Amino acid sequence: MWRRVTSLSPVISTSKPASLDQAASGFKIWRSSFSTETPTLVKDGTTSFKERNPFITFVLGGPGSGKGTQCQKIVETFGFKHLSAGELLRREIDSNSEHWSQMLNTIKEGRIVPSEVTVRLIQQEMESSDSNKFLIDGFPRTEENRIAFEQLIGLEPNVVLFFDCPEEEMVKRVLNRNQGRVDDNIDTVKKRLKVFEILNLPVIDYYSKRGKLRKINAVGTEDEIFEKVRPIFSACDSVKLKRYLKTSRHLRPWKILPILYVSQSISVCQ
Ligand SMILES: Nc1ncnc2c1ncn2[C@@H]1O[C@H](COP(=O)(O)OP(=O)(O)OP(=O)(O)O)[C@@H](O)[C@H]1O
Ligand SMILES: O=c1ccn([C@@H]2O[C@H](COP(=O)(O)O)[C@@H](O)[C@H]2O)c(=O)[nH]1
Ligand SMILES: [Mg+2]
Repeated sequence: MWRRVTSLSPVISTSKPASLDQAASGFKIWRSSFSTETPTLVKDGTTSFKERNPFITFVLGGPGSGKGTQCQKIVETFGFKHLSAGELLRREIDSNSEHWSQMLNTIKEGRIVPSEVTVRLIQQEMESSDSNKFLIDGFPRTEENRIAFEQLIGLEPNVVLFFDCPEEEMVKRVLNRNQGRVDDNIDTVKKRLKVFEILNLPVIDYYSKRGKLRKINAVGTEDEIFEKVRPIFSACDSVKLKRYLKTSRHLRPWKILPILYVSQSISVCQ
């Protein structure tokens, strides 16, 4: 399939241990050297992944804000491919991949796995998928993650969802989740909330300034929240359809008009 022409920096160097940087809050963050070199991807086939012009949605929000739950509903209704970054990392740990114990410790501590690791996992999933519409859940967690994605994949998200939920509610949901996750305990949740505030909010702010953020009040039932999500994707569908209308010679307006009418302004999502 794909051949990488320039290699990335080692995923997690064993000779050069990942360092623990001190964040502004005094919170320790696992960092590894991140290559800023833009790799060139060459496909031994016809079109590159970038040329597929995929529709990319980042799904952000604090721990337990309901990202995974809403992603499932989006998949059922709009047929996206759901990629949960946390799930991909947990899968790596379960398969005893090379750095599984470092990843496990990082997750237990609520810290962030180096960008190369996560971006590479996401990239593999996207490139091997038949779908061209992706929900990337729980990523990017940091500005470094965001830049790594842009540089390595060469694409930016079309839309960024942010599930805005009060801390008290997030803690309650995580502690009631009951899925056996090593980070679903009060100590780790407190750390994750801190990491969210310090490292993830700047990413959210970045996309807000670029007009890509769709902020959703995540309080309410799962269905109530999905009713705020739905118009965003109806609108996205309409944008794609409008693009299609411009380019397609085989117009069947009576087939697409009803969908266009359903589309609503994204500003009603709050
Ligand atoms: N609107 C809601 N009201 C009450 N409980 C909810 C709601 N949405 C999700 N939950 C429950 O809260 C828990 C956390 O939800 P979910 O796993 O979707 O959150 P998440 O944002 O993906 O969290 P994490 O970042 O930790 O993976 C789950 O047990 C889920 O069933
Ligand atoms: O991009 C990412 C995503 C996740 N992590 C680590 O995994 C846990 C769990 O993630 P969820 O999205 O809540 O399932 C998270 O707290 C991080 O420790 C990561 O490092 N990078
Ligand atoms: Mg989740």
